[in-house]
Amino acid sequence: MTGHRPAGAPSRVLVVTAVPAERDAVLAALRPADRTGPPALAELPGGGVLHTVPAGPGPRTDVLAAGVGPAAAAAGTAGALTAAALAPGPDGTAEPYGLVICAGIGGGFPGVAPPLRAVVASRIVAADLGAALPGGGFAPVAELGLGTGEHRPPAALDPAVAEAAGAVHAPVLTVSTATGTAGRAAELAARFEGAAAEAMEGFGVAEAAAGHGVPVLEVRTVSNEVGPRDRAAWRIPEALTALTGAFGRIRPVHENWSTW
Ligand SMILES: O=C(O)c1cccc(C(=O)CC[C@H]2O[C@@H](n3cnc4c(=O)[nH]cnc43)[C@H](O)[C@@H]2O)c1
Repeated sequence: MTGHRPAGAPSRVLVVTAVPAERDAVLAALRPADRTGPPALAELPGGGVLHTVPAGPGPRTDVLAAGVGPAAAAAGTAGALTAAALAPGPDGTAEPYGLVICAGIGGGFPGVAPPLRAVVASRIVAADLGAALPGGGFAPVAELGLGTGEHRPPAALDPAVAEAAGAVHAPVLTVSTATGTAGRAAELAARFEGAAAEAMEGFGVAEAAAGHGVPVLEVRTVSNEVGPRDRAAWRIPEALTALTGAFGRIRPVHENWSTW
């Protein structure tokens, strides 16, 4: 249902998280206050379960907990995008996604994104995709001529989403190994100047979205500092609550964003 939304606004949105707790934090923001029923569930052909909020005035939004790390994120996202492009909906025609959002908690770089702050990615960067060089340097995959190491959200969308969320708007790094030392944190901060956060799925989600020609966003709330590993200090419940709040604030922006 499009309601009063502008022509060209996405009629279907896919949100991809790593774990079910993050998925449920997003769903909490999407469910109208007067709807207490559970989301509809749909199994994807390659595994994974889409949670769809009951129809409201906005676009149909499906939320998928695809697993931890860029590979699981890419596989889950690609599966959902392919299923939507091929499978007929209730009216017999396929209803492809118009926007993909990677969402979850993440590590914040000290001095840029403190715990519980929201971060909206200006660039989604594969921080460890490339080659280590003798002497300690790093050649990103693009410099090696082997593809791209970053994706950019649509220029007209991510600044507005960041403003709505009161978020830091800066690059978000995707890593396969969460940072656990001060040395690695300093290395990443120096290599990717201005980076606000690191997490483990954004680039995988973005690669799959790019393969389908669908725009992508990444939205994180900070559960911990990027630095020496101290799992006991992670503020996961508060970061999940902050994720629900941030999602509620960005929803009117991304749902009404028009590509026309
Ligand atoms: O244990 C729980 O209850 C729980 C609930 C929600 C999420 C988790 C996670 O462990 C999420 C893992 C997810 O979080 C991202 N993340 C968070 N902090 C960092 C970090 O410092 N470096 C890299 N990634 C981080 C990441 O995307 C993980 O997939 C547990």
